[in-house]
Amino acid sequence: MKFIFSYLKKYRFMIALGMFIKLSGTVGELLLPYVLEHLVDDVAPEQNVRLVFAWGAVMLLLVVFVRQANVKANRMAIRVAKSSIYEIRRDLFWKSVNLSGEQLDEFGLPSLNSRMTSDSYNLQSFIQSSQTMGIRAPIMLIGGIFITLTMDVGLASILCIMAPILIVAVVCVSMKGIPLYGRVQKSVDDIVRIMRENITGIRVVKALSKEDYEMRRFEEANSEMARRDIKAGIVMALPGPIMTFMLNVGLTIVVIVGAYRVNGGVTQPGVILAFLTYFNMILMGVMGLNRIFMLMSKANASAHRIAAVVQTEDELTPVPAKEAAVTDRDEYIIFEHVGFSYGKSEHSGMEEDGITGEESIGEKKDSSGEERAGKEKNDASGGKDTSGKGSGSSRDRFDGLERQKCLEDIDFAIKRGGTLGIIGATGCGKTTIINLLMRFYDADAGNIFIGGKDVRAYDKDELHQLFGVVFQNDVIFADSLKENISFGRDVTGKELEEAAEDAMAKEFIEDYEDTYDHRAVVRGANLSGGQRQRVLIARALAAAPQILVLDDSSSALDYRTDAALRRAIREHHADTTTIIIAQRVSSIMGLDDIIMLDEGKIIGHGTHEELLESCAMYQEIYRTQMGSV
Ligand SMILES: Nc1ncnc2c1ncn2[C@@H]1O[C@H](COP(=O)(O)OP(=O)(O)OP(=O)(O)O)[C@@H](O)[C@H]1O
Repeated sequence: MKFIFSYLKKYRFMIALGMFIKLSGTVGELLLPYVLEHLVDDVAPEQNVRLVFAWGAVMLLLVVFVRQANVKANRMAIRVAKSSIYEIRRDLFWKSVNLSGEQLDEFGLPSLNSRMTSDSYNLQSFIQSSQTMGIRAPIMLIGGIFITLTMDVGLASILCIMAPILIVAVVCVSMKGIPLYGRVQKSVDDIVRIMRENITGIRVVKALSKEDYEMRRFEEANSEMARRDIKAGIVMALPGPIMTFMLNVGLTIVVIVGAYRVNGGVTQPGVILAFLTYFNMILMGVMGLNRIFMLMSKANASAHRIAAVVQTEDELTPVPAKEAAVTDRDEYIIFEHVGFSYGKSEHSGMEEDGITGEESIGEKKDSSGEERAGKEKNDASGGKDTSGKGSGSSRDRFDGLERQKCLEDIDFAIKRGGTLGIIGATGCGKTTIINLLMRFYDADAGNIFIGGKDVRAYDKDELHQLFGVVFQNDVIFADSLKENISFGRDVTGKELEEAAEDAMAKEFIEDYEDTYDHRAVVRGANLSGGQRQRVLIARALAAAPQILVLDDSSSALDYRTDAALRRAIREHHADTTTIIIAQRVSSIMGLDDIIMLDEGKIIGHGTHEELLESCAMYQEIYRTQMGSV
């Protein structure tokens, strides 16, 4: 709750004013039955029509005042709720895009998704209702009891006995419901994750006829969510019928006892009339409190989840100059005995989610093993091999067991304007080298330098501006090709066309009637794989980067286009330091330097010719792909 209040602080005057207006409206509402009672018992018997009209007018004014006050207060509450939730969402989004790879792995993308949507909605509902119902309900309850006590202590004692019973019942039930909503939110994460995987991977699901399998997977998550939701719903639905029952019992008692008292001349009929209305009001007050409790329990769970992200400390802030490593070497990019393994973060999202034990570990396994958000940062469709060795080993690490080293003693350097090829089997750590170079993660051992400066000493934006990158299955946005290539940067029309030309994209783009204004649909589904890759390469080249990284990004290009692309990069981007990760030897054999990776280690390093001499695995790949040595 502290987290929510920190966002509400700046609206405190508006909240105070809104609450005051609400309070006035509620007091006016409470006075209505009182005036009615006075009208029936005191004014009407005098048979003075003018007086009756005058009190009628008072009632009418009161009604109008109550209505206006409620509308005004509700509007103010909505404004506060919308503005504060806007800020919470903005901070959440900003923090999410600035999380380190390690932190992204911890939270998982589906969970960030639902924190952004359903969790912030829960907060909004609570902020809004607490300023309206949160005032109205207790005032109705306490004011109702107070006024009835002043009218007829005997009858009011019926309310006084029933109200505490009601409150205790409601509070007990609500307390039971609070933890249940944390679990419901966790289930929402799972549903979002499976939906997301299926929507992004719909083609592979169809191609492999895995609809039934995916349906079963979804059904499992869906029924788990339904089970938790029903459980929470059943618990939280109890107060309603209990209260209706109490209302009816209470009303009956008031009418019976009241009838005796009127007969005995102890009380007047107007009092009974007013009592029936107050009884309803008191009940509404209790119901309102119950609803506030429910919203509060949901908001509490959601606030924890959002705060866990927003208050996460920035991991990848620049290190002070005196802590940064130094080098006197003059190569542009230097990896010095670098070692790294994933999943070492001490921060745990589990506690914040309020989930412990077996279940949380299982869920954590899922989100780390299957989702691997750090990877998705680059690879939004999750197109990597997540089966087998990869996901299995990452699970071990996330369970806190011994972690498998992902990169070990990586040592190489590239001159400014030089070119490096990286080749190796799936999952051997090629992309991880880039993740470290761009400081999505910090290396566990060794140092990485760009331009003689420790990458950890760079400001994040300053560092990333050096790069033009295409990751595997990078995202094409639902926007024009022009926007997809320029990507919010200051790129002139000429630069745009040159980038498209070098990326071999110009030809097919200019075939469209609307050329660069042609719109790509979500994830570029109206482009072929090769066209998508060319647009992405054009995006990487458009800002004339100092370092160009192509991570398996020409795999969908035919050999001729791939060769033409490399020629264009060589001729038009001679000053750009280029790293090409590829599975095809032909994509890297012309580069200055090549490293052959195997299980996170460099097992061969040199030019194509040198590797053919010295590295058996490279020879074998070459032979398999090209047919001879
Ligand atoms: N975010 C992550 N969390 C945990 N483990 C990860 C993560 N990203 C990658 N890994 C694991 O680290 C290892 C190296 O992954 P990496 O993506 O660097 O391989 P790669 O050589 O680029 O593979 P590919 O050629 O398939 O793209 C794999 O075992 C992979 O499962």
